[in-house]
Amino acid sequence: MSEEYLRRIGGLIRDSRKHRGWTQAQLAEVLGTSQSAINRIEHGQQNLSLEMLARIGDALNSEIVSLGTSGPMHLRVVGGRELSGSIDVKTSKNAGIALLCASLLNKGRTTLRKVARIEEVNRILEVLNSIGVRTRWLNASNDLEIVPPARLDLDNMDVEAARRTRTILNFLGPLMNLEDRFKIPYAGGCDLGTRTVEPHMVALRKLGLEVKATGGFYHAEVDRSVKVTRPIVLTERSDMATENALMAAARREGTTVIRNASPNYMVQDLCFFLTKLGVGIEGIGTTTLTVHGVPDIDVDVDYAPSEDPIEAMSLIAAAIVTGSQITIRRAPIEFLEIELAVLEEMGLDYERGEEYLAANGHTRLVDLTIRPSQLRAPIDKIHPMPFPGLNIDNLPFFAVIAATAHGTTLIHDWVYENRAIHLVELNKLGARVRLADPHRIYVEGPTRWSGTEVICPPALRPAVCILLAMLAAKGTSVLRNVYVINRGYEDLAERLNLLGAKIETFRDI
Ligand SMILES: CC(=O)N[C@H]1[C@@H](OP(=O)(O)OP(=O)(O)OC[C@H]2O[C@@H](n3ccc(=O)[nH]c3=O)[C@H](O)[C@@H]2O)O[C@H](CO)[C@@H](O)[C@@H]1O
Ligand SMILES: C=C(OP(=O)(O)O)C(=O)O
Repeated sequence: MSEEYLRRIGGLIRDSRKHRGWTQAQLAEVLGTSQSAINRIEHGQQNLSLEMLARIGDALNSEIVSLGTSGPMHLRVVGGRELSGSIDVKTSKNAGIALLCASLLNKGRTTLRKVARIEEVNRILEVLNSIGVRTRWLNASNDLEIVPPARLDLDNMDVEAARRTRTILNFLGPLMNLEDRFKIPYAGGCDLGTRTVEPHMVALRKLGLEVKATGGFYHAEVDRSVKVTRPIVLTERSDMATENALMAAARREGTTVIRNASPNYMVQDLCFFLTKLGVGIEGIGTTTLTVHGVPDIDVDVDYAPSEDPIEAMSLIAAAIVTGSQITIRRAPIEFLEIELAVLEEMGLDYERGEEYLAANGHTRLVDLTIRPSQLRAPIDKIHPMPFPGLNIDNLPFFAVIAATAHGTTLIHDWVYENRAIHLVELNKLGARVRLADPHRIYVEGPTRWSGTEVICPPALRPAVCILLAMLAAKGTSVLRNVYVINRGYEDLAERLNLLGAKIETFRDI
């Protein structure tokens, strides 16, 4: 290996170790070597065998180098450029994956229109394919066809793909209609702190599901004699737990009432889809859902999920942070109204076009034109609420926006234990974000952004915030390992480039 390669690989190992928060001595201990050897490796002064490289990768849980195009993807951003033009919001990750899970309820052919072609969807497709479901992208518009087999081959499940998502939890609801006994692996996903699965269990237990969590799997057993005599009350207004309860009730004879249900966008899309499958649902968009199940569903169904409010918010933030005028087309306004009201109070100048309907026939869309504005910090703290409220996933964007505003903004993320923490990474680009406690940050603006190199934090939205700050930062920045962004956004870099950004994609070695 040439000295240059050794030096580059050493740098990648050092970045990855620091990202894990380990000292050289800790890594050395795991590898059974000395701290001085690790020091030499990181400085490119030690020849490395492929075996050692693989062991380091395993220890750090990170692919240090790989051949071909499958290595970690990085972005090189030349910032400080004004953006302009129009961009369409794509359909949502969270509805897309809920609908993929719900397609398991249908013996017929499900066609989903314009599904976001993102890594989260890819993982779920891998899982579906591994259990015998045939899936096919139909065209360049990302229409997707799903045809289940007569019987699922659950023993063959691609556990590795399943473990990389949290969505695998949403197999519980559909599968309990199909099998008496099955297992799914523990869920993965972003590192946002502990995310309980109890709200799912609270709901599904009432519908006859018993789950034992051992050895990395949820072992599920279904008692079909369980009668639902009272409304099912969710202990948290969880989006995915509501989806699971809906999918479990969808093929159950009789009526199931779900209270404290989430009325959020992805749940609404799921309800509209289930209605197309023949399931009766009253109360869509409210916190009480009454489901009239149908024991057998065998229809060829065609459904177009709605646009992603979180992607729309990301693009609003892109315009604000770069001081640009951009038109964001197809923004689902019902799920952005509070965000826009807060931004208006902060001084945002924007224009909202006439409403029109999404292809699902229900969701109201608008075109939003964001204009360069002098923002000031809001008087009150910014905090999320379950819908209708400021969306939990939109909250991180207020950190990067607050960093451009004059004054100090308090952002209170009471929801996730570990998400606000990742926003402190913005300081590497010149922001002044102070962590008051794991849930609260103070952001002092305005910021003179400056380009640098950052490894993506293991959380989708904070990672996108860093990318947006890089767009604003003069000079060249590097954002490493952007799988986490690709998990939720389709071709984000290329689409921002169409607005005038300069982002280049590259991979290791
Ligand atoms: C695939 C998908 O759709 N993911 C979304 C879904 O995840 P998901 O439905 O899995 O969200 P959770 O149920 O894990 O809820 C998120 C967090 O909010 C807390 N919580 C939630 C509701 C509540 O009434 N009280 C409460 O404390 C939970 O304890 C948890 O820490 O909803 C989250 C909250 O909108 C979003 O961030 C995720 O993008
Ligand atoms: C937290 C998120 O998603 P997930 O539930 O897939 O982790 C998100 O979309 O920001």
